[in-house]
Amino acid sequence: MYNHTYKELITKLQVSQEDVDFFANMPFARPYIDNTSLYQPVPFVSRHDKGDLSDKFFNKAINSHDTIPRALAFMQRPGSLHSPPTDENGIDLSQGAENPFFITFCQIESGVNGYIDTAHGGVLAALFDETLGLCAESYRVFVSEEGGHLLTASLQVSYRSPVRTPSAVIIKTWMRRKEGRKWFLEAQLLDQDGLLKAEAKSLYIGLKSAL
Ligand SMILES: CCCCCCCC/C=C\CCCCCCCC(=O)SCCNC(=O)CCNC(=O)[C@H](O)C(C)(C)COP(=O)(O)OP(=O)(O)OC[C@H]1O[C@@H](n2cnc3c(N)ncnc32)[C@H](O)[C@@H]1OP(=O)(O)O
Repeated sequence: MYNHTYKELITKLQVSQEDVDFFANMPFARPYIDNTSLYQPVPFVSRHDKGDLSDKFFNKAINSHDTIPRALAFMQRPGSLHSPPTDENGIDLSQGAENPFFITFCQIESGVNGYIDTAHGGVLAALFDETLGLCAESYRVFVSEEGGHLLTASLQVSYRSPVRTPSAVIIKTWMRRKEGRKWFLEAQLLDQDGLLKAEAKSLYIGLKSAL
């Protein structure tokens, strides 16, 4: 049983200042942390222990010094883009790789290696799924203001180049379109030098009844 909603969690939980400081030292993350940024740091809710058995993969299994020790999330500030072009469902058509709605930075260590010094593709798929899921949930709560819960129905990942460990990466996610209960999203994972490492497309489906 859940005794919280995503909106309650993202509103009440704190962003770790240690995580902000860690990524603020990295040139590729600094523009998002800058005071003039169009993005605001938001709690990476699945990294927090809510005292129940949810989110254990992200708040325990891959939350350690040799797996993913640091993760920091950002969302576009509400109203950062005035009257963007929208489709018939109100989806902001200006979103994309150059204008992602939700972003995470992750520090990846060798505890998630497949090949030597290389992150396992399954872990990268999990990072995509989580960031895309948070993007969809945040868009649902703060932009389209709909109720309900979203589950991953489909996730397609294209691996373009190995992700070395240890390293820091950025995952950019955005809404592509929405058809009734079906939410289509896209994402890119890039390294600190801005090189594209992997891409993803996902489908989240709004549940007919509560979880
Ligand atoms: C109380 C909550 C508190 C929240 C607290 C928040 C804390 C954290 C917050 C936020 C974190 C966010 C991060 C999460 C990220 C990770 C999420 C996961 O890993 S989820 C686990 C893996 N996924 C599953 O286990 C799903 C298993 N599948 C299902 O349960 C069902 O298949 C489901 C619900 C996805 C759909 O079932 P149907 O019965 O509702 O819907 P149908 O009628 O089958 O499909 C609806 C439409 O979608 C299409 N569709 C369904 N599946 C499709 C597929 N795989 N590919 C393409 N189309 C598909 C169908 O063709 C249909 O389309 P047409 O309406 O006819 O146009």
